[in-house]
Amino acid sequence: MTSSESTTALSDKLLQPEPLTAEAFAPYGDVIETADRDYFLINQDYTRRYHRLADVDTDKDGSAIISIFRAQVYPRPLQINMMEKHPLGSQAFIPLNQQAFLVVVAPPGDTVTPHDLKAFITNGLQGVNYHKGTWHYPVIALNNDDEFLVVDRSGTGNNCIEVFFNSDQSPVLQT
Ligand SMILES: NC(=O)N[C@@H](O)C(=O)O
Ligand code: NI
Repeated sequence: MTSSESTTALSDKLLQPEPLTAEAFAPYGDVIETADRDYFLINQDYTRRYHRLADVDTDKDGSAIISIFRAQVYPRPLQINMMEKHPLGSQAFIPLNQQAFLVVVAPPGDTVTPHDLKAFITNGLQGVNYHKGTWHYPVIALNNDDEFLVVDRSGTGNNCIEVFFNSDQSPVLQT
């Protein structure tokens, strides 16, 4: 394969993140943020409550748990060679260090192909809540030792299904 063919092949499979917005992310889940969101005052008006920004779905036989993920930056270039979904519950990632991170998703469904993928970059103040069954790549930090508060499901049943792509079909995430 000549360099131009390899470049062409590679350019066919570049995944370019777009800025995360609630509207664009709606098919996949919720954006957890305060910007332009409704709130009401509590605690003698000393506190704003940005109420129910997202729901936690634990399906049946499940309960919501809170964890902290400390993530390292994946080597570059990052090929999105797999996707996972949690068919029994939602999964939320809320940044603890106000740093941007990357999100790769595809709509819920029985399976996923590289053509279904969509990439987003957060603004550092946004979290995401993947709805039950939304395909996603595991958390993609842009800074080593970045930390995320994670709200997801603990319970019976297999709550993590993975699909792997052929290497020549796996897009390269642009960062
Ligand atoms: N495995 C795990 O708990 N994390 C993944 O689900 C992820 O989306 O990062
Ligand atoms: Ni996950």
